Amino acid sequence: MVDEGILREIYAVLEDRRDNPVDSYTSRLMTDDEKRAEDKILEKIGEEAAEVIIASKNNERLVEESADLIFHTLLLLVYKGIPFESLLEEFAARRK
Ligand SMILES: N=c1c2ncn([C@@H]3O[C@H](COP(=O)(O)OP(=O)(O)OP(=O)(O)O)[C@@H](O)[C@H]3O)c2ncn1[C@@H]1O[C@H](COP(=O)(O)O)[C@@H](O)[C@H]1O
Repeated sequence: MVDEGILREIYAVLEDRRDNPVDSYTSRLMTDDEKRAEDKILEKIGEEAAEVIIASKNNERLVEESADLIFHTLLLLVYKGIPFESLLEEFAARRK
């Protein structure tokens, strides 16, 4: 049984990839120096957002493409040094 704790786990892995870079997709994105890392991550978010729109319109791969978009958004937050708790607190503050 998977629960939402998986997102916190992934976040911690991404923080580790940022702080202790290894030869991996996310470390490469966060430590890129040819093109600024932030720009590359933002570009991925743009691509993934477009893929979510196409998936929704075609009624296929919506879960997969949404996961890609959420994943790259989490990657941006990690890259920017924002703690996972801040995201949770933001949602909690919006609760009605
Ligand atoms: N959840 C994910 C995850 N979701 C998506 N992706 C990657 O995001 C990319 C999505 O890009 P696209 O859909 O455009 O597919 P693509 O054409 O293969 O990608 P590009 O070559 O264009 O970058 C793919 O390379 C996926 O592998 C992810 N990569 C990693 N994770 C998690 O992040 C952790 C750290 O990852 P590594 O740094 O690779 O160890 C892993 O343990 C996983 O839990």
